[in-house]
Amino acid sequence: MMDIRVKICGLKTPQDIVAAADAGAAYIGFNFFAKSPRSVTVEEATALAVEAPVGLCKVALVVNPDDAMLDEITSAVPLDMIQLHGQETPERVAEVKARYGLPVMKVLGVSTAEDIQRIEAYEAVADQILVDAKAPKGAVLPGGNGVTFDWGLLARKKYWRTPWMLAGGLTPENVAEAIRVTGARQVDVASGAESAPGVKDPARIRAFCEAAGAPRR
Ligand SMILES: O=C(O)c1ccccc1NCC(=O)[C@H](O)[C@H](O)COP(=O)(O)O
Repeated sequence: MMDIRVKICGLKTPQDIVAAADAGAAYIGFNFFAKSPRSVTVEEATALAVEAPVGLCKVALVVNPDDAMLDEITSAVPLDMIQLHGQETPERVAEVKARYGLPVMKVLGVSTAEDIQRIEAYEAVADQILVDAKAPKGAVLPGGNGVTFDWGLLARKKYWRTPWMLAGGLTPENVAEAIRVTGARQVDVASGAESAPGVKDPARIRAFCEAAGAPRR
C-alpha cells in the first residue's frame, strides 16, 4: 500500500513539531491568520522553522495576503510552500508563485458539485490543491472549523492535473474512511489533532498519522 502524506496544520510549539515529525507527517503548517487560536507571529514561526527536522515541508498558511505580508513572512521564515486559504483568484495564485519562487497550495472550499468544477481553473496554476470543507455561515475562521463535507463529491472527480490534499473535519476516527471514499493520497488536519482549540495533542497526532497510513518513523 502506498504511504499517505499527512499535513499537521497550526503548530505552535517545538513539542508539536517533534510530535508531527515522529508520527511520520510530511508537512507542517504555520498559521498566520491572526484571529485563529492556532496563529503564530513571524518571529515565533521563524524560531520553529529553523529547528524543524530537514525533510519536513514547512508551509505558511495565509488568508488573502497582500505582498507586504508575504514579503515579511518569506524574508524571515525558512519555508517550503505557501498555502493560500482565502478568496485568491487564479491570477493571484500565479502572481504569488512568480514573486516568491515557492510552490503554492491553493485551498478550495467544497459543499456542492459546482465547487468541484471550480477547482479546474486553479489546477492550471497551483502546485497543489487543498480541498477543504466550506466554513459554516458566520464562522470567524475560513478553515480549521472541524467540519466535514460530502466526500462522495470528490470520488466523482476522476482526473486531477495536480497533486491534491483532503481536509475538513478529519480525525483519527474518520480519516481512513475519508481516504477510502475519496482516494486521497494526502490529508490535512488541524482541530482533529487537538485537545482544545489551538492545543495540539501528541497522542492524537500519532493516532491520526497511524490511521491515515503515514510512513512509520
Ligand atoms: O486552522 C485554522 O485556525 C485556520 C484559520 C484560518 C484559515 C485556515 C485555517 N486552517 C486551515 C487548515 O489547513 C486546516 O487544516 C483545514 O481547514 C482543516 O481544519 P480542520 O477541519 O480543523 O481539520
